[in-house]
Amino acid sequence: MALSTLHHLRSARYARATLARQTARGPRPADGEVLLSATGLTKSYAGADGELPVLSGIDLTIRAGEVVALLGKSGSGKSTLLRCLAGLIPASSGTVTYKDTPLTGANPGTAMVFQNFALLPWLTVQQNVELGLEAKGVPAAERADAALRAIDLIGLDGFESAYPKELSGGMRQRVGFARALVVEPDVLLMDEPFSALDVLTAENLRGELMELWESGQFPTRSIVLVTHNIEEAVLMADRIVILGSRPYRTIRDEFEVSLDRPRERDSAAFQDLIDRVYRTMTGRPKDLRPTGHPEATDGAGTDKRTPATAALPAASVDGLSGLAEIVLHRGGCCDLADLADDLGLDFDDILPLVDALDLLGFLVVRGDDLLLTSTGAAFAAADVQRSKTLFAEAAMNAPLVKLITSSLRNNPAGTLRAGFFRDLLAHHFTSEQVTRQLETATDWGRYAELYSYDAEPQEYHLETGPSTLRRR
Ligand SMILES: Nc1ncnc2c1ncn2[C@@H]1O[C@H](COP(=O)(O)OP(=O)(O)OP(=O)(O)O)[C@@H](O)[C@H]1O
Repeated sequence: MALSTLHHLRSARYARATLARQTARGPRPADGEVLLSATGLTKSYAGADGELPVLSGIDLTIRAGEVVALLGKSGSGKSTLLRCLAGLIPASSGTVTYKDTPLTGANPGTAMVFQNFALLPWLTVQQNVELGLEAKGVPAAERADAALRAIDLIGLDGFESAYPKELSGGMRQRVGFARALVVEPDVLLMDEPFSALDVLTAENLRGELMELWESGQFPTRSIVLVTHNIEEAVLMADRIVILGSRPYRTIRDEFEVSLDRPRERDSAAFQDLIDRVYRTMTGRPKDLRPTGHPEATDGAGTDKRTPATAALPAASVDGLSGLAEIVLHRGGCCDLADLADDLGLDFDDILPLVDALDLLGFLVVRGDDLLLTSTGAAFAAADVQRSKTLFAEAAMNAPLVKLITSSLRNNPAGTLRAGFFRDLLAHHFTSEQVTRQLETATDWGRYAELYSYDAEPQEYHLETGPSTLRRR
């Protein structure tokens, strides 16, 4: 069993044990004290074409005891608002206060968890966690004590001296949480903290986090979460604040979420709230019939994922087809742990394949169960030609494949250098990750006959899709 799998199980046990101790102390009191407040907040960035207004007239209050989700479409200014609350960037006008004191720099009452972990690779887990305390001038012995407590709380005990590169994505994000929690900030600010993780890890971490929060022992008094995922917001928040996109760069609406925790995704009340939030964001009712791929959208019915937010998992077409066939053989549904055991594989070996099937809309993950969608079942049972057709349609759910295909379609020559995509991805990923993702995108696009690739000039060429698609 891989180290991270062992750890995963161990930390889940730890979290449950911790939780049992903590729940006995009773639920978190909601004292309602105003911790953060933004008044008439406006923010513009200087651009080549002049000022780019991003936020205008934002009035927002964050109180002790609440989890607030800032929800909005890509570019609506969620991260900008979070950074203003953290005092990392100044407002253009208006004020942000922490406990009634206007900010003049970094907010002393907040700590941030970032989407891409933002760990220092040359420091160990413990050294990374101690960073925040070091900046505050806390003496070494005290720092070490506090760091070990935070590491324990977040289920990373035993990994104090590991380096980030030795950890899985989920564990790296645990370090991100420990580093923020160690300073015991009044308000924990989280900027899409789960979106760089695979589906199962994200679900597990969300669950553990909310259990700790509910237990009353979470060392912060409030949480502000930036997300573009309606389901995540309804799952976690007490209050959902919806930011409008252009031209209304202000708060469009707010929703109180009074559902009991842990929240049941399948309950009518949960789905009803998703529907209402969706309508507010888009002005359209959401089709609540199963789409076969709930994670394929931001919960708003439109695919908001980009190559930057939905990295291609390292899964070959052969590998993901094989997994789909195995799940189909088991009746279209199976337990992930049982499957790994039966195949003599680690979770870590299977997860990229699970992620790939999920990204393609061939499979959904519910708790520990894998469920093939109807398209996934058709794909698993299809002959080669039909499977290519289904794959070509599904592959357009993968943002990088879609980007390559649409870029080629928009180029009259139907040809583009790989370097073009490499440069686009390099803003968000390491060169190793970029190479791996382009290899996967090449494999998928070739199989789908969406494009071909010449390794020598490193060029993609537009293809017209499988013959069955062409005949339509
Ligand atoms: N430092 C910056 N300089 C110039 N423009 C910026 C800067 N940071 C963000 N922007 C622009 O401000 C707008 C809002 O960005 P922001 O990241 O706050 O939105 P968001 O809602 O968090 O989006 P996403 O969900 O895609 O992360 C975007 O148009 C973005 O390009």
